[in-house]
Amino acid sequence: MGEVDPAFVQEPDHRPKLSHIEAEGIPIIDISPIINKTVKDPSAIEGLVKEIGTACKEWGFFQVINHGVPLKLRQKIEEASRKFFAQSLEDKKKVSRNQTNSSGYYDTEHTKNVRDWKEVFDYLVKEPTFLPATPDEHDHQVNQWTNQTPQYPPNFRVVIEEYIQEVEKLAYKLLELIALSLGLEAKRFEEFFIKDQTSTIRLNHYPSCSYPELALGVGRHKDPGALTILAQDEVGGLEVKRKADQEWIGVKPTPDAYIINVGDIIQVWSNDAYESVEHRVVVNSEKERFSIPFFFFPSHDSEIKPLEELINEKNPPKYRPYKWGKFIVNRKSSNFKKQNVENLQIYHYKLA
Ligand SMILES: O=C(O)CCC(=O)C(=O)O
Ligand SMILES: [Fe+2]
Repeated sequence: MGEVDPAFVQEPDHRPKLSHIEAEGIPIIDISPIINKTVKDPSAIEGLVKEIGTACKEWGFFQVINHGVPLKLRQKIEEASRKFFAQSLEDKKKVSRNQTNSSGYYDTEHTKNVRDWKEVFDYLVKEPTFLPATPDEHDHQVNQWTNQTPQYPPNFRVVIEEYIQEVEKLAYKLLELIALSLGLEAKRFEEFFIKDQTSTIRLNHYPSCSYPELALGVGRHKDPGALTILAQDEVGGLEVKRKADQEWIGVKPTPDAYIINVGDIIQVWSNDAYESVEHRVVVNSEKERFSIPFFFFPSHDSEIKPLEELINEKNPPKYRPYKWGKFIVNRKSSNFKKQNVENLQIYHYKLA
């Protein structure tokens, strides 16, 4: 990756500012009151629920500390990720993701039709995972997917499974807090995930880049799922579009914190009360960076639409329903190659 390859070059408007702002903005929330306990009296966590609601409204992003995921497990998966990516391209390609297997290694992802400066390894949280065979809404065939497991490092599968177990618990806790903050029952969202969630965990490696003013690790985008739970390393590079003034703000790495963002599904469920916020990743010429997002996705047959409890005459539904499985399969097929049109977005389901 020496000379400037035009495939990676962002349009002038979307190039990063290298003097990036790292504001203290994104709230850091201590969620210890709900970790390893069943909350019997909701008034005991009223303050926490308020904080979550405010962060979702004002930023669409927050960080959590005292989240219950053991640091040891995070360190182990980070180490496994470094070892995996340190292999030769030839070895990594032995577990390549391809048109018929959505898990595995991949280094040619495009975001908004510009190639990302990164390589990834995708792993399904549930095995098997059920997804529609095609984006075509008249095609009812459903396929079963399983994971590819790299031979190196040798403990890869055990380490990733242990980590998934703990992050999944955190994901359910966060859903409860978000439901409560919207005035819903704590378990309101659970039914969409308990049976056949389609979540994935991704290992991201952003190599150092000799033209960080032109390329991005991940171009600006919104996450399509319900929630993303991200572990970023100490290098930094994630930028979030601040709702207040549309400036790109760097998310300063906080040791052992997770960065949480609300995805498109929560935007639709909440009928736009909580918006899925644009973010991107800047790269730098000195340091490589690693990150591990957990994308919390519902079952493929979930119908996504504004929740009945949150709509009324004054606040009519802003979206027509869509099937999650069809949406994500459509998205995945378009991430595969450079296209001339924008890929599927929730605003395509927006009611006038
Ligand atoms: O690596 C990061 O910090 C964020 C990655 C991201 O936004 C994504 O993969 O959707
Ligand atoms: Fe993202």
